[in-house]
Amino acid sequence: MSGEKLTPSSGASSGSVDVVKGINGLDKVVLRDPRGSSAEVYLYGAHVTSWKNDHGEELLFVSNKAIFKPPKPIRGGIPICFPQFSNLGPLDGHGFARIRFWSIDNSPPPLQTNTSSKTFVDLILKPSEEDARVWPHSYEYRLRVALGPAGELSLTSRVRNTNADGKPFSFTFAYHTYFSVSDISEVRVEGLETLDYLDNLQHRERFTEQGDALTFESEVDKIYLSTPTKIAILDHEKKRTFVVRKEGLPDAVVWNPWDK
Ligand SMILES: O=P(O)(O)OC[C@H]1O[C@H](O)[C@H](O)[C@@H](O)[C@@H]1O
Repeated sequence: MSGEKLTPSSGASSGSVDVVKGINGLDKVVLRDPRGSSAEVYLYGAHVTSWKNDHGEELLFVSNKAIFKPPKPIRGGIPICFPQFSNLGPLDGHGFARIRFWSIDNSPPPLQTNTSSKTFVDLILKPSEEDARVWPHSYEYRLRVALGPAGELSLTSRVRNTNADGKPFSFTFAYHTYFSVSDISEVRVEGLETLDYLDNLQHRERFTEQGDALTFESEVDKIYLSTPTKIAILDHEKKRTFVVRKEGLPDAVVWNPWDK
């Protein structure tokens, strides 16, 4: 495998960050923690396509029909929806960030984080002329993808308004994470009970969730409003729990298309 090393990986406790060629020759960054966990991020879309725990088990779902061919979005992993989530605006669904080539930012502004991870990469997206025609704002979007010592994956987004006249802009945004689970009938989501949601399958009508943890019996596509900072996805068959922690992102979408 040929590649570029971004940080020296000397010493047993430090991780490694390498840039290598992925599917169809697209560049990807591979983060590895010495305890065995890893993550992969394609520069195309700043798209995390793999996250493995220290047993080498894949934790993200990527469709076997996923096409790694620009300008198609990659189906699975963690697509970045920016500057528009879904069809909540005039742009194509989920905006353009997931179908743009991002760059590695070797000297990002300092970032205060609550993890001690040294295994990370900073990616940056700036507007292209083509994007400026449909979304006329000047910005710098920085994404840090970090792998923590316990194998935890964290994504931190920073969007800076670089409009010359300081004119504000607004956007909608989501990390559209596809978690890998076993049999969906064995899965429960905790933390969203009793909350209000907009049902995408019913013209975004507003309903209130009942008191029990969520289970799945058919297609689900709901936007939960004002959700807690911690949501858990329990997979009984795999005996595995994903704990999703978030800051600054009030809503949470639960989507299961049922048919792959
Ligand atoms: O097919 P995509 O453009 O990747 O979108 C996939 C899905 O994204 C979100 O979760 C929306 O709520 C769904 O309605 C949509 O189908």
